[in-house]
Amino acid sequence: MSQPSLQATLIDGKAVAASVRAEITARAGRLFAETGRKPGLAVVLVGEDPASQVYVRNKDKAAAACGFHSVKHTLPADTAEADLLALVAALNADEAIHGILVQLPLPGHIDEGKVLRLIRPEKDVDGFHPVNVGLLATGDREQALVPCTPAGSLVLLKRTLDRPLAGLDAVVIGRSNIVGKPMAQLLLAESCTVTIAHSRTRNLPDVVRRADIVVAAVGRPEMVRGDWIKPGATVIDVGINRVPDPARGGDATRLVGDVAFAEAAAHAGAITPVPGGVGPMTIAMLMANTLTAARRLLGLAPEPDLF
Ligand SMILES: Nc1nc(=O)c2c([nH]1)NC[C@@H]1CN(c3ccc(C(=O)N[C@@H](CCC(=O)O)C(=O)O)cc3)C=[N+]21
Ligand SMILES: [Mg+2]
Repeated sequence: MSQPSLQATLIDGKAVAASVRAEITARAGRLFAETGRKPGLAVVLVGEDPASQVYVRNKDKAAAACGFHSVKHTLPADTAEADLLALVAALNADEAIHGILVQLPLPGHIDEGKVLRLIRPEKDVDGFHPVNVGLLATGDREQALVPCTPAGSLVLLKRTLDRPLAGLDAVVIGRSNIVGKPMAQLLLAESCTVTIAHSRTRNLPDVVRRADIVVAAVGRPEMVRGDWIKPGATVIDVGINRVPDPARGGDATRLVGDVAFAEAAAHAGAITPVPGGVGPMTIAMLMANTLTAARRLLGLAPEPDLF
């Protein structure tokens, strides 16, 4: 068999994210004109992990650029669980705050589930509260807040494929509560035939070879190889892995996804890059969820779906 010569279409997550943020900025402007209220987002970071600090700063910047009220709470790594719970309770009660995001992972001495379950579901812009997980699973997406990374991945898929997703074979690699499971639910709601693969899956390459849509969310650098990709498939790479870059020498690093990009691009019809793919969409969808939460909490009618 000859090598496919066509290179995949690059899915420009940065550009799509910018257009989503522009739409959210316009909607926030109309909300302010009509009610004098701004969507309010609170981001809570416990500890000093440098990567987490970068994401939290980016979220704060994006919120300000969208015309939101944005507050950032940075707590020391040894914060007592009770103090974090008290902060969440205060944010739950704060009328200026419509979205609460507690950056994960939390330090080991704090029970993550306990914190996530305390966030009011109506303010849970990560979509991690069991109420929102349940609403997504029962197909009540218009009442749920949907996790940002899967929601952003679906926007990219819908804008890339110019046909309905119904009936397509989708393989999600990874079964996390944050990405894999909600991604599978969203694809199922689009009537894809969904397979969730994971570390115990037998013959993963052959499972992936069946897929019209591949979503890689395992956190293992360049694990998905080019010859696993069915010719013409759409590949969404959720992985963000920092690896040494010996070519640049010293302590240099670079970001790679869970997909071996150059190899996969020789087979795929379309593929997201890392960086510049799913990452920027995660932040854009956080803004979308915060606006959605604000409108619901203020008793206003929903805006049309972004996707
Ligand atoms: N409660 C919670 N919610 C989250 O949504 C959450 C979290 N905790 N903990 C950490 C992860 C990670 N995350 C990213 C968001 C944006 C980029 C992003 O914008 N990445 C850029 C560049 C990143 C870079 O250069 O380092 C890109 O892919 O192009 C990446 C990662 C949200 N997370
Ligand atoms: Mg995962």
